[in-house]
Amino acid sequence: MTTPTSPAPVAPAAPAPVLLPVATARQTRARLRVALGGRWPVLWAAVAALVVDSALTLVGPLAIGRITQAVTDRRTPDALVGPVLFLTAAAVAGALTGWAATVLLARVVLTVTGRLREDAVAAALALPVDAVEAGGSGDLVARVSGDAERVSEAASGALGDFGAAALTILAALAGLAALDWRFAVAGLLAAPLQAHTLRWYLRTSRPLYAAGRTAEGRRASALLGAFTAPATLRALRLGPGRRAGVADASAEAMAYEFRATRAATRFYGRLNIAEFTGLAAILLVAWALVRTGRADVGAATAAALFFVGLFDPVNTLLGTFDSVQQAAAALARIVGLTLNGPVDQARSDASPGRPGAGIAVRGVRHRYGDGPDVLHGIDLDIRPGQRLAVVGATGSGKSTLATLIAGTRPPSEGDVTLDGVPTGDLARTVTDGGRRVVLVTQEHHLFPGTVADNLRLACRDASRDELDAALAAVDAADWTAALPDGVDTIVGPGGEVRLTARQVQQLALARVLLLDPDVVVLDEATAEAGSDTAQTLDRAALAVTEGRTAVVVAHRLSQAATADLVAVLEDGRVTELGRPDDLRAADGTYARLWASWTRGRP
Ligand SMILES: Nc1ncnc2c1ncn2[C@@H]1O[C@H](COP(=O)(O)OP(=O)(O)OP(=O)(O)O)[C@@H](O)[C@H]1O
Repeated sequence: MTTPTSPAPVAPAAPAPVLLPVATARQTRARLRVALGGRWPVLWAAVAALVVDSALTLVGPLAIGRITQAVTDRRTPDALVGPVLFLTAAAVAGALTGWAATVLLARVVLTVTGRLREDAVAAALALPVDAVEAGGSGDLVARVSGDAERVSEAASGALGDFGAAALTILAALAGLAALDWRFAVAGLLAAPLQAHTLRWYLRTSRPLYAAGRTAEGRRASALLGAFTAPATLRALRLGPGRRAGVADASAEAMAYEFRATRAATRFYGRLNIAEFTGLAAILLVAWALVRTGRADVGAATAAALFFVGLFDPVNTLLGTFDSVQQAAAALARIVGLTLNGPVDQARSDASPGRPGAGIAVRGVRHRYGDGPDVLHGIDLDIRPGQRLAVVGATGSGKSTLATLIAGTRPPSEGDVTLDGVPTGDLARTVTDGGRRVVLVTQEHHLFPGTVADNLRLACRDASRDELDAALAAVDAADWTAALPDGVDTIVGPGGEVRLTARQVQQLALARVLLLDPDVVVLDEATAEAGSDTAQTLDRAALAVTEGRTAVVVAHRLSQAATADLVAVLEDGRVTELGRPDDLRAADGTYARLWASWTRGRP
């Protein structure tokens, strides 16, 4: 008897993410050329070594052919000395050229994959938050880990094998033709079959691999989504929905893997038929030529050995298409990241640093996804060195405006510029441009390591004095000095000391001082108004904004009182803009907010 059970409520699976862009073949090639940089001479040297190495593979069959002929002719053992010495010299030379090709190729490959990986990580870190939100962080992780790994592996293994195999095939065909053109023609009988098989395979497997990699990205996104906020998922019984989402994404990825494996099996089966056809043709031609005295047994032996020697390289060549294709698909996805990634350094160099750092917000509207506008046409000018406080009720759009000004999220419409350069471009600039505008939110993260390590993330070369000065400026000198090992105390995850939220926030602010940006956007509110913590953090925030252009989302009105300018945001619109004293004196929203804020406060 089956017991009826009440089904758990099934929540809808997470919506399918819009994946990050994938580069076209032309964009990928252009990126590879850039990554090769000054490595062309090394690459050509590696190719030359491979060519010599491949030519030397002809020596074996030729020498064995000569030995077979000498035995057939019943010559004295002295006749074997020449071919044997030849064979030995070729083996030594082949080992040397093979070694040189491997070393040279490794140098190029390591440089290029290293550069691509650095670019991918820099681009990933610089991606606008909405691109990551829309694409799902799983896709991003899959690209900078799995895809990057696939490219490295193929580059350091399959690519060299592929090149060596192609050259060996060319050398063997040339060797066959040199023995007798009819051998080459017989051997080439296998080529139409191989070409047809390869064309069929490429047509079948290329889209399979591309779609398979995309499906893997979706699976990674679904997995990450399933682990996000587990407490909420459990409390609201949303687990089954997420599980179903993961199962669907996994089934899709697995279906592609099965189809790819089936295609590979059929591919190798057809190649065996091609090999049989070619070898049978060579043996028939050899028989006919030897019978009619147009070739001797030695040449026939060498021809058959040349052809048999082709099996491996042909299989390697066609087989490594697998890895090379997969790597190409992975590479296109990595390069795709950089399409949205760091911008041309020249553009940020065009803009001077302080003191001209003024922000212009023009006609800015914003909506999340397909949702309604949450900002409705904002225009603001923040002059160099000015401090603007943004106040407003919960949900009025303050944090959204802060991310748009900082450039971590592009506005749906309108522009935000710093000295004429879109702040989004500055945020994506790989080097110092990215430091011109810094956003401090309430999401602070302590990285594994010491207090000093956490600070030096902002400025790797900061001296101990500079660290101390930054800590003192945010009121953190006393407690850091009191830690068991001072700033050398390990505080990150698993560290010896647990820091309070206020202390973590102080470290984040000290990091901003070390970064020394032109513009600071502060959107942090983890302290209750009026508390000691709030006062400490207000002082620290003031120190960080000192002498810079600053936008402060004033979660506590005490943060607005010290600003040069206050913007009141209501339902995504700036309804008041002016000096705090003037707005307080006027009979508007800010005056009302201020009155209720100060009520009951000393
Ligand atoms: N990632 C997001 N996706 C969809 N809607 C969002 C997102 N972030 C904010 N919103 C919506 O945009 C509107 C403005 O939110 P925002 O966080 O900018 O307001 P806020 O004034 O900073 O609020 P708070 O003071 O509570 O932080 C709100 O309606 C909010 O629900």
